[in-house]
Amino acid sequence: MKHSEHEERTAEWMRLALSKMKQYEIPPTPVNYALWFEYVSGTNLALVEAVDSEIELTGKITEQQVRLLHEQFFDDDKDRAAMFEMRQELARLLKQTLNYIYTGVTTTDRSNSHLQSMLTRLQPDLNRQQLHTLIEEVLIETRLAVSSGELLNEQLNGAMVEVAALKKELSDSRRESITDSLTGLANRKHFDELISEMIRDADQNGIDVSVIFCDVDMFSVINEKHGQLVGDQVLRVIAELMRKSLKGRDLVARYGGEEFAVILPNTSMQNARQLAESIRQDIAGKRIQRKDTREPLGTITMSFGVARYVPGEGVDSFLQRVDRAVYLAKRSGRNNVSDAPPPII
Ligand SMILES: Nc1nc2c(ncn2[C@@H]2O[C@H](COP(=O)(O)OP(=O)(O)OP(=O)(O)O)[C@@H](O)[C@H]2O)c(=O)[nH]1
Repeated sequence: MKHSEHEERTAEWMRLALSKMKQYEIPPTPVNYALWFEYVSGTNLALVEAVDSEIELTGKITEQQVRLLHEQFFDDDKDRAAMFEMRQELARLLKQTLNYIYTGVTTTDRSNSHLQSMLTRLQPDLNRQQLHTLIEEVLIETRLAVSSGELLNEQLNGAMVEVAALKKELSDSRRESITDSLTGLANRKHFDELISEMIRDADQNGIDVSVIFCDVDMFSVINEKHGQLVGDQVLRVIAELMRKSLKGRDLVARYGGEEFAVILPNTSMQNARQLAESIRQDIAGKRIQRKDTREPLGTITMSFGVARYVPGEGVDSFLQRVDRAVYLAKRSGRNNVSDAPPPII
């Protein structure tokens, strides 16, 4: 494509993105704009489908939904950018350390070749785990050299502190990328990663894995009556109640807007059902009130679906069954727990 054609097309996408935002009354913030630009450019089919299905359902799309879609589709980019910066920073520190070696701060060839090899391993496709391992190695190497008296320079101690800070930054950014910012629970990405891992285990070793999905009943009414901020507050209270009901290796995640998901390793269907029932009762029995006016919000209830993984069925079938169970719970009057139908294998 010629440069001018490319520019024209980009300009057209910009116009279209703004017109879509106007149509759905979405404020033109950078986050909203980024999402609509990607949508009209049609380069991300999954995003196009997600936006279209929201609109198809209700004829509109809210800023809240746009924000959630942005989190879902753009968080990985943020993650990649953070990883890129950290790689650059580690490369800078490694080069600086090597420089001290060349300028005679140390005489050791061992450190030299070790650090050189680390520098060559600092490739762009390094994943988070590999980067973490590399940082660990740099730390050990520098510590060793310093403690054995090979490196006496204060600046090298400084470099070590910087590498340690980088290590912390890496784990902070990992934590941030798998945490839901509203509730502090695990986010959908974390859930997806862990369930795939658990299912691999279940297929190989036959261990029990059960999952609970639950969805707040008539949540749109709470939002309409009290506003989004109160709705957010309700989601936080629910998240806290769910967090308290679980233990050990269980994982509770915010799966979508007003939907939560729980992974229960080594848990039978019967125990998972009992747990869902006890969370259901906890939430229905809680008297939630507005923080600002103390006005009671009435009873908040949730509908639950429960399933146990059947080895060999695969993750998609499993999660569809749990989703289906939530649908059945809603259909049979809400505020109850439904078992998932068996898989079709
Ligand atoms: N406050 C707030 N609302 C949200 C959030 N995410 C999704 N929602 C809202 O949750 C509501 C979900 O509504 P529906 O899917 O129609 O379902 P419902 O009203 O809960 O009814 P049932 O599921 O049929 O019981 C919509 O109004 C969304 O805008 C969020 O993060 N905060």
